[in-house]
Amino acid sequence: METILKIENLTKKYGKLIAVNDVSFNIEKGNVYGILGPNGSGKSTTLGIVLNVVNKTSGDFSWFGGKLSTHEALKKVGAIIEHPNFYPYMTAKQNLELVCKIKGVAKNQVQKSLEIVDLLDRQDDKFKGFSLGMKQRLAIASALLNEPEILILDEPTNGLDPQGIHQIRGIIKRIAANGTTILLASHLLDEVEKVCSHVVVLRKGKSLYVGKVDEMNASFGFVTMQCDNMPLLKEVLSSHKGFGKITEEGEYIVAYLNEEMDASSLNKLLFEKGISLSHLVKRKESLEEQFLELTKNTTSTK
Ligand SMILES: Nc1ncnc2c1ncn2[C@@H]1O[C@H](COP(=O)(O)OP(=O)(O)OP(=O)(O)O)[C@@H](O)[C@H]1O
Repeated sequence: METILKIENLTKKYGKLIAVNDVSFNIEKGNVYGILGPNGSGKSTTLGIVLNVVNKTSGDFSWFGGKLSTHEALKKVGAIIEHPNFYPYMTAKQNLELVCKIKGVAKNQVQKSLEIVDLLDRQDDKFKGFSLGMKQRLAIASALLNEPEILILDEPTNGLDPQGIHQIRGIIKRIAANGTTILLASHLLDEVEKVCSHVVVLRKGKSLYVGKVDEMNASFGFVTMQCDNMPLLKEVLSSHKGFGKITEEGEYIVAYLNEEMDASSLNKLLFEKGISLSHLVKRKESLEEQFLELTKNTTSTK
């Protein structure tokens, strides 16, 4: 598998504030990556560093196996990290032709790019009349003009209505299906779940999870229990290797499983230890619960 971007122990400090704290991950060709985290978790700063618009404090990153200078490598990258600016009185087509001129790209890319973002039929309309969603789609078209190997988007659906969000997500999937690698930053779990194959979860600049979106949900679940001898129950659970974290929630004990175990085997096991349960519910955390658990206690530093 070809590595597009390698990030190693990347750190960015703004005075005392550590915006990005020892973050490492790789971007492999053909995947869709989401950097997921609440406001102020360091998503934009991470993107800014790899795009050479923010200076890193320490750590390293290399594009395309380090064979090219960052300047050369970034010619193979398409990115939208801030609000795109186009000329309001020029049409979509004229705006993109201008970008082609600036980037030194053949004008025939304009039609191709507009088609990908479903704006071909609006190419002769002025930018000033575009909806927010259309403006964002035009920005994506502009980032695609040089046929980049990787497309980087910072909060691509921010501020859009549900229809606009749906369109942008569909377009991202289409671009990915054509083989372009994608890296997007989002604070929306739902977005990452719907669009991405891989995720880097950030909280206060630290990466909490790096891996496949599917595998983030691969926990064994947890069990909520109650009996008339709670201290004994706690003791038995704590000494069993099948359980990890054990917490008390009101009148219940919640035990997180480290291995597969069904409710009836657990009931039998506890009964043999002299525990008769009056309540037993086994559940798996949703991805949302796991994300909230990973990122809880987060207060925005912005
Ligand atoms: N130029 C700067 N000077 C000082 N602090 C900064 C600067 N840029 C970002 N920060 C701080 O660094 C931290 C990370 O910010 P960053 O914008 O990377 O987070 P984010 O996850 O992208 O959040 P958001 O989605 O709200 O933009 C925040 O605490 C922010 O206030």
